[in-house]
Amino acid sequence: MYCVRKVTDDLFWVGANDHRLHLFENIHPIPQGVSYNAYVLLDKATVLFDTVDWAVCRQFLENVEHVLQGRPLDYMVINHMEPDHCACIEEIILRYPKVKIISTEKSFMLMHQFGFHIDKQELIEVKEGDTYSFGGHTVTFVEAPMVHWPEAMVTLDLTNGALFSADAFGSFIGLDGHLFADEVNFDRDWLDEARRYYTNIVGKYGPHVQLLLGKAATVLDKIKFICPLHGPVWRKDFGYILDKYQHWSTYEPEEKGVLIVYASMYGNTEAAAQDLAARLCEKGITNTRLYDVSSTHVSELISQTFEYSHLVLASVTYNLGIYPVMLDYLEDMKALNLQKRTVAIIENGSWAIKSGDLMQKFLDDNMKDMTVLNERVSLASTLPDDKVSEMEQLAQALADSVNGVEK
Ligand SMILES: Cc1cc2nc3c(=O)[nH]c(=O)nc-3n(C[C@H](O)[C@H](O)[C@H](O)COP(=O)(O)O)c2cc1C
Repeated sequence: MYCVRKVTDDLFWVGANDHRLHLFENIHPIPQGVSYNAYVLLDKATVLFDTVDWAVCRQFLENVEHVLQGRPLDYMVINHMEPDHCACIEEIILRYPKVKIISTEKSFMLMHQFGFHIDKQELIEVKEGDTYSFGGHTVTFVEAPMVHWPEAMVTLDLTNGALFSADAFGSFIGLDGHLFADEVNFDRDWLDEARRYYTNIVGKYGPHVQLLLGKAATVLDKIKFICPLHGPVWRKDFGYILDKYQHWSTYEPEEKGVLIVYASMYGNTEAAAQDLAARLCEKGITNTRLYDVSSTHVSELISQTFEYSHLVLASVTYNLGIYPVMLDYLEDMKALNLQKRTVAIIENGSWAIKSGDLMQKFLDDNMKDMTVLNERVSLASTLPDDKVSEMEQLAQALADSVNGVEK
């Protein structure tokens, strides 16, 4: 049975939702599912913008067939060649053998690499600024390298203002009947998952996203719909989501607040983290979050690290090193290019306390514009009464920094 939504009179969402996939990219948990979006334009010619993941291929094919109402499919525009969006290219070719494929040079190269049989099709290679008319609608193509693969482009329909934005402006969570961002409470129910999607999937490529945002800014008045490959379509409040993208892609925090992440085996470092959290609240810094690195998925920690201005790393020493799960988190931060945060360190150990120096070195050696506060707290096994003044100094330094108090 088909399940489609209208974007405009002649543009249809033909995507599908996946609630069975446990791990996106086989790494990020998606407890609320994900949508794979594709769109069909009914012009003088018929046009499909991208396909979907193999898991939802059948639903997608039924949707396309329904929207076409017996018409042939003339064109398939592939904005992004990642398999979660293009797995069904060959299924489309089988059903619509005359379909012409429009994409970038790199994208065609990847289609061959992935073993897709496209050589019998007419392949139309496009590059930045090219335009193409499907009858009433003229589209222009904008290269978007590394958002989030090198071959990516976005397509702007100059006639109806639909921007097919590939992975940009995407989000986790199944659409489940909704199509537009204004049909859900995005800020309450979707923002955290949109951030978790962006920061973990595209986060590394902030400068490339900035380039694309720069290009979008020059045609902003022409954009009426943002149609991403995951998550809802935007038709209003562009400023809201653009502001989020501006923060995320420049690594500027969205919020002044403190994220406390601790690594603890027997509970003493955890107790110190709790002690600090309470002291911060006593000082009026209530925008705080506290997580156990061992029981929080790193994609969630990354997302919140992009969100908050201040970060506390509290770790035990483990075989003369940083606790392995904490080290994984740090490595992820590095890989995703996170920068511009103020960090406080709490270390713990029982005979050779190393984790503080090692975390500081990691930040100094690998990450940009990270300010580490001098007020480190070093614990030997527990937080004893005579360390309370050091915790208090650390809390005060953090509070002053959050409040922008000059020293
Ligand atoms: C496998 C293992 C390796 C450890 N390696 C070190 C170490 O190299 N140096 C050290 O000072 N303590 C080491 N410790 C001890 C813990 O870091 C220390 O007891 C710490 O205070 C525990 O804090 P917690 O109560 O928050 O777990 C190790 C503990 C374990 C289980």
